[in-house]
Amino acid sequence: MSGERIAVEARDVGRRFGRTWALRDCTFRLPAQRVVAVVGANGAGKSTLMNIVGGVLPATTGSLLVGGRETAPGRRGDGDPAARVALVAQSRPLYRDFSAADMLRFGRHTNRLWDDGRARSWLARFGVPLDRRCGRLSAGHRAQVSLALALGARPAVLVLDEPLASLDPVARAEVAGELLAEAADSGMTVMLSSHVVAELSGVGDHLLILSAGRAVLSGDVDVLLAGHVRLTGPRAPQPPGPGTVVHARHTARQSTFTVRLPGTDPHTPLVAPGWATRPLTLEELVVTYVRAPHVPGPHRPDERPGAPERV
Ligand SMILES: Nc1ncnc2c1ncn2[C@@H]1O[C@H](COP(=O)(O)OP(=O)(O)OP(=O)(O)O)[C@@H](O)[C@H]1O
Repeated sequence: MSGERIAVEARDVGRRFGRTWALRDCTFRLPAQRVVAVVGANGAGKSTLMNIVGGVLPATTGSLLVGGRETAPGRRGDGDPAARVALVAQSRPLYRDFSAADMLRFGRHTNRLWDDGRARSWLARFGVPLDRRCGRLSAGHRAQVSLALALGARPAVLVLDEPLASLDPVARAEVAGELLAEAADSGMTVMLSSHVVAELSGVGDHLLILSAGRAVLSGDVDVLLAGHVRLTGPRAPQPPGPGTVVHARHTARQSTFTVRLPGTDPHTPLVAPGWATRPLTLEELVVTYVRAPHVPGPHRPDERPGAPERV
């Protein structure tokens, strides 16, 4: 990730609610101009992280930087374009008696920087009627109004907590495509969370996996996929080649290892007699890490250029 502009950086971020640590020791860097899928099981800490990045919840420990500036509740980075954040929270508060057009007017009045054309074209793109009261819109259209409001605020980082849940599969794919295009065109970084792995197919180009409040993996999707293999062969305590075992499964005669590859060329095929090697699908990669809260072995971001970043 060296040389790339960093949009969001977490340094040992933790958040405690009473005795529960919702997030613990989270350290990661997210490059700018990406759509980052933040994935984790229920209760993994996604909403907590999104709210800290969105500046509505303080961290208990560590620091969270957006555009190089530390976030804090009430500070939305208005003065610094690189630190401007817009959050669409899970609850997505909208005034029920306001029409979508009223909500855009509200957005214009409450944001020092406001791009009305961007917000309106988003609503037009998804066929949201401007004159209907929000209380009478479908859940999917209400989600689109929240997205349009957030986009109109011209954020450098757009934080979307479970934005796809209320959308049908067609709208979900369209929203994902539009967000990728918005990120590419405007330089904006999008963080979107989900606990549904199937939702993620083709959605993000960068992945951040949370497990039990910890960030267990972060990196560009293609690099992460190229950096892992699944090996199947005769029952053995260890795989036949180098790498960090992320997951192992054994039957009486067979062993299957999911391995994070070391070295400079993740594409080098492993040739071992009796062993079959294949790449992981995105779903397999996510499921493996979501279920593996304590993946063994340090994997430093600077081990090799473009390496998957162990966080
Ligand atoms: N306000 C709160 N008070 C007490 N505990 C909380 C609070 N918010 C979150 N938690 C706890 O922190 C942990 C992480 O919650 P969080 O909502 O961040 O997870 P999540 O990954 O977003 O889950 P989900 O996918 O179910 O929305 C959970 O154990 C949750 O019970």
